[in-house]
Amino acid sequence: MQIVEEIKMKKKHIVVTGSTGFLGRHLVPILEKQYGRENVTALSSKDYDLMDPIQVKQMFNDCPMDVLVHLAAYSGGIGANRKYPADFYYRNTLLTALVFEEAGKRKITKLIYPMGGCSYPAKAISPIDEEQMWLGYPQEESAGYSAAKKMGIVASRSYRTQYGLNSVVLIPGNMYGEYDNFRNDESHVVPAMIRRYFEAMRGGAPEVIMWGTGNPQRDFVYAGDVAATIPWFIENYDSSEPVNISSGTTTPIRVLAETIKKQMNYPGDILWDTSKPDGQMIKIFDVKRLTSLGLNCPTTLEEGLKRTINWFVANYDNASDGLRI
Ligand SMILES: NC(=O)C1=CN([C@@H]2O[C@H](COP(=O)(O)OP(=O)(O)OC[C@H]3O[C@@H](n4cnc5c(N)ncnc54)[C@H](OP(=O)(O)O)[C@@H]3O)[C@@H](O)[C@H]2O)C=CC1
Ligand SMILES: C[C@H]1O[C@H](OP(=O)(O)OP(=O)(O)OC[C@H]2O[C@@H](n3cnc4c(=O)[nH]c(N)nc43)[C@H](O)[C@@H]2O)[C@@H](O)[C@@H](O)C1=O
Repeated sequence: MQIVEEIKMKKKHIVVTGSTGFLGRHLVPILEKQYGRENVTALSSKDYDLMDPIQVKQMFNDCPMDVLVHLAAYSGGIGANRKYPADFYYRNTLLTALVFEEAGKRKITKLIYPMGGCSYPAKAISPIDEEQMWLGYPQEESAGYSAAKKMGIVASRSYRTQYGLNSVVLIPGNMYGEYDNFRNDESHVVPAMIRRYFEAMRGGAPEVIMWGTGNPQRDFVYAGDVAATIPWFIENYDSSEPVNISSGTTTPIRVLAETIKKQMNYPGDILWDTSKPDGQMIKIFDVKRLTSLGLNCPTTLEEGLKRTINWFVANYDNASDGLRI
């Protein structure tokens, strides 16, 4: 039985778009280990610009595939989302629509598509289960991104009905980990805080300024845990019903700031700039569907932060290992 399983897994050819990004860098080694390097094709925007329908067709022509893991997206923190909502809407709409359209026509075996937890309604009640998805408009600051990504659910259902495309929509929580984007104008909160403490210590700054009130609560999930669930979905899940992929834990932003400060041994003070947006006040995910499938995201925030900080510090001076800074 085990041999049959292994052969079944090795037979698949998997293409990963967005493989040079944050989640992609966690996922590709897992897939290569599980399916064999020769069976995984890892792509970036340098290979194909997937906002261009001709290049999308070209990718499918050039890359024979059973499974497409479509990670390519335009992603960023609350600051970037607030500043460039039209770009987030436009790019992610194209990156979603064009790939589903072509995948549907090519009849691949499976398409895996991650969406954002911010696609839930702003008024969703935490812990947010998958049934709350359509109960309202997403949080205003990131609605361009969130609504565009949310169309992945509509696409998944539509292309399943009309073309028989077997696609799966996964909803990671607030991901953090090695390979994240640490650029000041693009980053999410974890990389932003790590970088701020590090540079404050280097420059001898007596205080750091964080965004908002510190009162929002988030459900942080280690990106390596999210990536580790994907082979299971490739093998076992054949539904357009989305699944939350998160830790299900609650961390106030103020606690996050204190935790990272302690781990980095920053001796100064934390100030809060309340002119910056808080975003959704409470965004915690219900993970009952995930656990009912036998899956979980077990890395503790302490452990995940330790790995992330170590990677950042090791690569800061030379912007090595692809550190985006
Ligand atoms: N980060 C998070 O907290 C969350 C992310 N997600 C989703 O997870 C997925 C992965 O996100 P993440 O890894 O953070 O994203 P990143 O921003 O780290 O990486 C984006 C990837 O997409 C590629 N890409 C961007 N534009 C194009 C394009 N026009 N054509 C082809 N490739 C393109 C980039 O290629 P290149 O390197 O060449 O630029 C890069 O490989 C996305 O679908 C995102 O929406 C969901 C929930 C939370
Ligand atoms: C994953 C998700 O990410 C975004 O939504 P978000 O959950 O608000 O994530 P965030 O990491 O940007 O912020 C989390 C909290 O942290 C606070 N905060 C403090 N100081 C900094 C700071 O320096 N940078 C940032 N970015 N936030 C900070 C910030 O004020 C907020 O209260 C969306 O773009 C959405 O589109 C999406 O995809």
